[in-house]
Amino acid sequence: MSRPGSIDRAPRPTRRLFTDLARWMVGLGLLAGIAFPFLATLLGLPPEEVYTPRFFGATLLAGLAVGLANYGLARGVVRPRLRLLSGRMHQVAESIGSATYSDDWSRCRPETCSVPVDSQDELGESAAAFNRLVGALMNAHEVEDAVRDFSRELSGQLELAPLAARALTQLLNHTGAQAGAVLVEQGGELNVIAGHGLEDRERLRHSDHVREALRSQALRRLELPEDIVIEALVGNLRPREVVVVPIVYQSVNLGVVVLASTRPLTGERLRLLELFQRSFGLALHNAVTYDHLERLAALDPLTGAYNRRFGLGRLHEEYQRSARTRAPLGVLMLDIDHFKAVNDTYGHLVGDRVIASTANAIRRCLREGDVLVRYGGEEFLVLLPGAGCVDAQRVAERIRHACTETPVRDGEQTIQVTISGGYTAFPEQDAGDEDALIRSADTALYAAKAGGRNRIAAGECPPSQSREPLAQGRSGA
Ligand SMILES: Nc1nc2c(ncn2[C@@H]2O[C@H](COP(=O)(O)OP(=O)(O)OP(=O)(O)O)[C@@H](O)[C@H]2O)c(=O)[nH]1
Repeated sequence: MSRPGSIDRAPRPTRRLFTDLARWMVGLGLLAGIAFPFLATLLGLPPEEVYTPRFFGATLLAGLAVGLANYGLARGVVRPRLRLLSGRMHQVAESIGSATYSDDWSRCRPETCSVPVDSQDELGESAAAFNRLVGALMNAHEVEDAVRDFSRELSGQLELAPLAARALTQLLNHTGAQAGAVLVEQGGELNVIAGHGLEDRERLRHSDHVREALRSQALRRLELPEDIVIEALVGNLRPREVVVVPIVYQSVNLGVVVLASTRPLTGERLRLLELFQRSFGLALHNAVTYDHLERLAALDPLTGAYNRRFGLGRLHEEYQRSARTRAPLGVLMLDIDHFKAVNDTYGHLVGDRVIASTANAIRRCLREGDVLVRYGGEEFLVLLPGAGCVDAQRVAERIRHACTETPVRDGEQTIQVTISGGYTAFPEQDAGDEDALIRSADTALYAAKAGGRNRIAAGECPPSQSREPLAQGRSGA
């Protein structure tokens, strides 16, 4: 185990190389000068000629000269190479520096921003190590860039569906996976918000692997054998690996990303995925919060229907779409009959329950894409995209029946209310704007009230299209 300060005692590669070299070479030269006279006597030279101060002096001088010459040669050969190496390293460092500040890495790729390696000796190995260091630096830069781009791409997006679609595209690009999906938890349910290349993405909602990844909050890798074909999950693709990545923000599960790839993901790509996981967690958290707030702002708390402000916004959008495409748009105005009497008899709380129960009864008669709006106290606006006058009348009648068949209980008592309604539809009613549609349905509603209530009346629908101008209902409440 290393202790504090132990680094000082570790060998230091750059310390006094040439001083040490000079000491060793001169020292060895002198040692050879001292040893030479003894060697000479062993070789047969007469000792009286060898063991003299003159002879010793001469061999010492010769040893010193050889030592200095060796040092000079070593310095002359090694130094220029080292200078060359450090010069190239400086150039590479400058290129990386200017690429960092100009954010233009096009001229500094690993193959160009490197030192040529022509040998496998220690200098070659040093150059190769330097190149590896540069490669690691470039890689770190690429990862940082990818994470920054990913975060930037997501940061401006607060809408859940576009955010999930963008994140999925980026994740597929960066991991090399060919298919995938983003599932998000909404109201205790996992919903598929974005998908690519998957045949039956809804099945993922019930996958054990998805549940397990959420439970453990850990990435799961499923390596699949060559011969397996997940027909229902992935169309023509034969994935070799499926990765399930939980998306978590501050320990709270937000959803999962599922990626399917024909090649197993490399360690680097998985690490990148883990970095993306964090950015996506934050972006998804913001989008889920935004979605939640938007819903709260758009919904009427008593009935769960859209509030008037949001509903009129939707009417504007739907009208614009219909005006553009000439696709029909049905509009209903519905109002509970004699509601004041309900309030007066049973109190406001029971009145509220009647309003909520009526909204539920209406909702059950609608199809996906229809819009239910609480327009006023006990008045509802319903938008029926794709419905002409005949369909609008049919839906209104269905609602009227449903409301009479949905009594509200208050202790022993059963409260049964009826509704009246007016309908119209664009473009059969040649309305110049959406307000004209509302006015027409509203006028029809008042006609229905005036006609005895518990009935549905037509607005400005052409007579040939609507079966009866004033559909007769059952007796009032
Ligand atoms: N309990 C409850 N009552 C409400 C709410 N909003 C409006 N009201 C009441 O609903 C009643 C509506 O009464 P009116 O507009 O006279 O209509 P009505 O009694 O239904 O008569 P017709 O529409 O002509 O059949 C009023 O008494 C309002 O106070 C609400 O959110 N909760």
